[in-house]
Amino acid sequence: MNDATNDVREHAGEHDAWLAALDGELRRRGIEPGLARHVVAEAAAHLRDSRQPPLAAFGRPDVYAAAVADSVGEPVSGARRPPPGPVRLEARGIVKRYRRRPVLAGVDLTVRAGQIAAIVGANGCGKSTLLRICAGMVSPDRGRVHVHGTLGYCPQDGGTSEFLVPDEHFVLVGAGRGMGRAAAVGAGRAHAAALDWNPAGAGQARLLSGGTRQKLNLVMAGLGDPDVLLLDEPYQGFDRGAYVDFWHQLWRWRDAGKAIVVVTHLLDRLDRVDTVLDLTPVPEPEIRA
Ligand SMILES: Nc1ncnc2c1ncn2[C@@H]1O[C@H](COP(=O)(O)OP(=O)(O)OP(=O)(O)O)[C@@H](O)[C@H]1O
Repeated sequence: MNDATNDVREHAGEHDAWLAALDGELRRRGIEPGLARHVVAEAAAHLRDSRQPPLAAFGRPDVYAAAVADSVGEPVSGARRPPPGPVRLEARGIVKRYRRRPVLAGVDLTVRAGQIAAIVGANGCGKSTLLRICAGMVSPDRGRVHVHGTLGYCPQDGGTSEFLVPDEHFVLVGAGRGMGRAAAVGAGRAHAAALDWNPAGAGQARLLSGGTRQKLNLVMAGLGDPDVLLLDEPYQGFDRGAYVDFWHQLWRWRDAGKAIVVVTHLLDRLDRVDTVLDLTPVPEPEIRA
């Protein structure tokens, strides 16, 4: 037997041991068996294709399993939810006008770790504008925003690069958040699996359906475990199943201690969020002589 054959066998043994350890760690953390199988299969495929040692590609199996559980673990039921943590996002007295037309007139919003805030209101009342201000993409005319921690933003549309495939998006965004290639792709695919989407082998973003592009945007927002997630109607184009998966993902993020702001005009889930900010302008009271 030559050295190359020995080498392959040795690596195969190392891969198998690491994958078995990952499988055990995922199950120990209560990851649903189908999802655990998916995560292990993805990792195995990556190790096979890249020929990297597992520790170099993904790190220790318990640490990688913890990262997966953090992003896709089961939601914690109401009674077991810990109290909200420190303030992660604070917007005070936000005023914004476009060509003298007032859009936001002194808006306040505070979101703590482990909370979901929903921004609702009529079309054009300034929901996306407020989120862009919170993301630092638009300046307010007056007021201040403080973000304590790292930030992920999912825009209402756009946000993807037409000629890149999903894995390349994960690598690009992951690099900006200090993640290596394998970890970014692994985490991206694990997030995607929680939305019932398998991005492995998917084509360029321009070829994806609208709903799938939004899944890509949502996965990118959550990469690298940001402390604050700003999500602007991210479920547009989702079918019913994906919409349900989306809310489960939101609750998992919340239960993992993220502070989440979600713009929504769908009111059926507002009982499942912690605060609701309604930006619909209040009509001036009629003054009768
Ligand atoms: N860059 C801009 N320049 C001028 N006007 C703008 C700009 N961005 C937004 N507006 C206007 O500000 C108002 C609020 O827009 P915004 O997109 O924040 O509302 P929204 O509540 O998110 O709306 P929708 O529910 O339709 O998504 C709208 O009248 C919009 O036309």
